[in-house]
Amino acid sequence: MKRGLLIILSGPSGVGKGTVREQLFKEESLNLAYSISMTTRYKRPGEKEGIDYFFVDVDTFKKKIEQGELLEYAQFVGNYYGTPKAYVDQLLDEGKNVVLEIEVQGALQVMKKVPDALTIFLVPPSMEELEKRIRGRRTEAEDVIKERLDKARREIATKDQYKHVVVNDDVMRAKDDIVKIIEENMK
Ligand SMILES: Nc1ncnc2c1ncn2[C@@H]1O[C@H](COP(=O)(O)OP(=O)(O)OP(=O)(O)O)[C@@H](O)[C@H]1O
Ligand SMILES: Nc1nc2c(ncn2[C@@H]2O[C@H](COP(=O)(O)O)[C@@H](O)[C@H]2O)c(=O)[nH]1
Repeated sequence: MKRGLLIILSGPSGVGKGTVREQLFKEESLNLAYSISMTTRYKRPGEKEGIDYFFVDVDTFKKKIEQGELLEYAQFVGNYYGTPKAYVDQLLDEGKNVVLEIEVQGALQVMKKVPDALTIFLVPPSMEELEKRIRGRRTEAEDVIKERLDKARREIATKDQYKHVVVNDDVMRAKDDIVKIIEENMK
């Protein structure tokens, strides 16, 4: 069986990665699977263990790093986030096109390990709109919002290291752009 594509969907916090991904996963012909990350972040209302993330404490996360169980990991605004490797390998072996929705430091690690990964960076139409989206989500405290916006400026500066940059001005248009990119790489 042909091994699946490894797809990195990256971009600053609040740009709309999760929202666009939800639409992307309705496209059955893309044969997508989502890599569920591990994090030490608190669980937001409505988030589910093993669906949105595997929520663990810092000691457990550090053990996973030591045991080499993570394909990549990063510290992001006070919490650890990482991609469990075995599950991604299993899905790729099954021929699935696997989506990693991750921040920039982790994306750069995967680019080094898997140079043929399909890398997509989502940008907001403006910093003002990004701020509006992060605030509108009402999931973070003011100090965390400020840190995430600060980080966003530095993350957007790395966008040219990705193979594709997509503007998320409109969710369905951004989704359509990504569908075309994936279809082109599935040929
Ligand atoms: N094109 C868009 N136009 C207007 N609002 C949008 C658009 N895309 C996403 N949003 C809104 O922006 C907010 C942030 O979106 P989302 O949670 O998907 O971002 P994210 O990049 O996954 O964030 P994080 O990386 O922090 O998880 C949500 O309230 C979402 O509804
Ligand atoms: N390097 C990694 N980054 C990840 C992973 N899973 C999610 N993320 C990114 O972290 C930030 C913050 O996420 P939030 O859910 O707290 O808003 C965001 O950019 C995510 O895409 C991962 O496994 N590795």
